[in-house]
Amino acid sequence: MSSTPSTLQEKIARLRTSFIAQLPKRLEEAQHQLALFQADPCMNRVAVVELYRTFHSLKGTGYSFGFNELADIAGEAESYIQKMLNLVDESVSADWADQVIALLQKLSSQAQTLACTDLLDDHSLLTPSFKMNEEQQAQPDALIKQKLIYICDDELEQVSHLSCQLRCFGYQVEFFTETEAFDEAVVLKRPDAVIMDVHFPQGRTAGTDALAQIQKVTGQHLPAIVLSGFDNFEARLSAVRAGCQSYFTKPAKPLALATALDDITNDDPFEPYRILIVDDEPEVAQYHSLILENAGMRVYQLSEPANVLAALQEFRPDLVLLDVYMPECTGLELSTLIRQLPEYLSLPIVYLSSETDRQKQFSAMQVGVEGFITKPVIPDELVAAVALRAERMRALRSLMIRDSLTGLYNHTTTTELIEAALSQAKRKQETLCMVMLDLDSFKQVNDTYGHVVGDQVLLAISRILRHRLRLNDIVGRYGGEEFAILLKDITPEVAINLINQLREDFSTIRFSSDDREFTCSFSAGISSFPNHTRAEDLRIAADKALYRAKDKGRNQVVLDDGL
Ligand SMILES: Nc1nc2c(ncn2[C@@H]2O[C@H](COP(=O)(O)OP(=O)(O)OP(=O)(O)O)[C@@H](O)[C@H]2O)c(=O)[nH]1
Repeated sequence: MSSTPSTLQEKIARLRTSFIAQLPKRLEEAQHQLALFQADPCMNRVAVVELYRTFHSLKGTGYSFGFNELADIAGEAESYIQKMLNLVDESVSADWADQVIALLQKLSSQAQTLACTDLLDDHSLLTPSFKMNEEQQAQPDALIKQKLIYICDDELEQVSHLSCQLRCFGYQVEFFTETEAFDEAVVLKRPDAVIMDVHFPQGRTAGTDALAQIQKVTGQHLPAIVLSGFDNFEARLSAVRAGCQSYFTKPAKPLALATALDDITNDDPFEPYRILIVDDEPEVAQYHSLILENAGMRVYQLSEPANVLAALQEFRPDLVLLDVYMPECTGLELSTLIRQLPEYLSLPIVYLSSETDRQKQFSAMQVGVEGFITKPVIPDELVAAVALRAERMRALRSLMIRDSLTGLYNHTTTTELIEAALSQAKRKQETLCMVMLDLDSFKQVNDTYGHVVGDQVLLAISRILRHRLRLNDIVGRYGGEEFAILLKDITPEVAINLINQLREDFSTIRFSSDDREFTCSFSAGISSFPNHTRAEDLRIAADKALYRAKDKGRNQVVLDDGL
């Protein structure tokens, strides 16, 4: 057996083959339904409804898989049955059944022809051209990789001070006082970004010139920021020509530089869009799923509408793609049911159906559905339509779950996530620690330097917490200057060392307001599971420990004594 992973083309070919292989059985069932109906039209009316569904589904799937002739015949049969269903029983003519039998025969011969076709060689079906780049695809739950920053500046004291401050923000920093050493380092190991001075002893724009040169030699763009003692046209133009994204004049605030570095190193890992497909036709669901997965999305397929609530809760989709006609319940009913739950009011629901009747599409959308994508889909259009709506959902959800100043989880979300993490720790029998962290004498910072400067301090501590802890730890802004953190799979001893390290680093960051500089500190209390088994008890214990830290003089971390 070949171990080479299948290409998208091969996977789609397999789905199409599987659909064709099932055709004889489905046509046999259709014949049976027709015979039942003919035997007793009054008693077996349900058989004709089934027959309608069979033709409708053959039409939709047929078009989806590019079997247009087969889909045309199924569509013709579907409209025959539709007309029949609209008539009163007496007016059913014998001729009607003959027409349907003839169409069934045509379908059978189509099925035979298709069974002999080499689908791997058949390129009649469009495949998507759109593919997300690797950075946009899933990142594992792990430590955020520390970004490597090179600073090149000939003022040793300034540059070493800046390096220390940026390290506190979670960057790995190396600095160079000469452009030659910088050049060599870039060739040996490419940094994630560069902070470059402009003026060096060998020339007024020697720094930016070196940067431009190294990019030319390596043929690669280096994300870069200029930090210069000069603010003139020549220096700024040289920075633009060297491809620098921002220009700071000295002395620059470390937080401002860290924020600019975040921007140019595209710090936030991209979490793939999560799409739930509800379709009773597994091959069609699988086909759409392949298209979306190929574009970097994560897809969950559901063929039983009855499981939709569990799937919504477990999978937390950014968007639901819903088939309109399903035997158990219609897409219309299902979307109404979903919309009746307050937590899913804003969840985008999009119908995916072969229904082309505008009136029917319109009434299907009356229940607050976002859109209607008609089968057969054009792969790139499906990806674009889904990505656009999922992105909007993400933005909306982010507003709902994150604190607007710091970007950390807000109070409600933090509490919910902690509850969930605790349940998970119990299941996996892992330890975890909860940290309550509070800035020291923060009122004084606000009173002395103003609220805007106070906000900068809040931003700095938030940034440190986000970048120095693991991706799967939970960091939330619990109140004004209070933060709640949940550290997973960690012992209290390791947690206290970790938070103490952050505390020491944070207390060395120099903030400035006008010409005045100041530092700030925090106190923290830590509690742990399994010492405490309920989320509320964990929080109370961490809070008590925090108050003990404040009582003992602030700027320290205290472990809950379990009392
Ligand atoms: N700048 C700014 N300040 C805030 C924000 N939210 C809360 N604060 C301030 O945080 C300060 C909290 O003060 P206190 O509760 O007295 O605590 P503290 O001065 O930090 O003293 P200790 O906690 O005992 O060390 C108040 O001045 C609030 O106005 C915010 O979003 N931005």
